[in-house]
Amino acid sequence: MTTPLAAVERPRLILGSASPRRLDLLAQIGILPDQVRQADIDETPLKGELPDRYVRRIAREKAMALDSGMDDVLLCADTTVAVGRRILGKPASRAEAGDFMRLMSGRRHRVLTAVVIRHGDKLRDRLVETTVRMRPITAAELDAYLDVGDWEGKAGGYAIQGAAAAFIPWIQGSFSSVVGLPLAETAAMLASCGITRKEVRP
Ligand SMILES: Cc1cn([C@H]2C[C@H](O)[C@@H](COP(=O)(O)OP(=O)(O)OP(=O)(O)O)O2)c(=O)[nH]c1=O
Repeated sequence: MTTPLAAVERPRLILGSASPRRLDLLAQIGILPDQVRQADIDETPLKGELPDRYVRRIAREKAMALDSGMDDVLLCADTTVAVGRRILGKPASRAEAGDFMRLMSGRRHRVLTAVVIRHGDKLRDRLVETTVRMRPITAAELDAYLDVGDWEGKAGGYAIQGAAAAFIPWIQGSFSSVVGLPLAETAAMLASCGITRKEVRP
């Protein structure tokens, strides 16, 4: 005797992010959120706050700032660049982007992405760290790079998926995490909530 399989309702996925990169990255692994929303929070670091604690706090605050139903899965993330204990957020101006790039030129830095998933009253997070090496950048190269405008809205003032790739000979860790969402880790977290690839709602 065969038992008919009941249709299993998967939870609704809400991406709590205004970042087009995060939406593209999810699409790359075949996951399309049912809804995309933006969490508006103050991303100023606390006095003396270390980068790891900062990025986790901000990702959690994004998740707490958004409403979702008990059955919904809410996904938020935060990406930040750390040079030693210093946090490099999104530069406020071209001049600040230049300062950040000069600081990273010829040395290694860390890119930290915290992923948070809220499912009902459960909140889980995961911190992924990637080390990125930038070769020394000349003043002329920096000027030309800043003209491209890639620095806007990017942690540390650069996009590894854009023109800055010419300055990055080596990374250790997760490329997708540097772009904004560590895909292997995110896929595993979503799968544990019943969300897997190619589940598009009609
Ligand atoms: C280092 C680096 C960052 N980034 C981006 C990823 C993130 O979008 C951004 C860091 O800012 P975030 O505050 O993490 O994200 P966001 O403001 O773009 O979107 P939201 O808060 O709504 O989720 O920098 C790149 O695209 N490439 C890179 O190489």
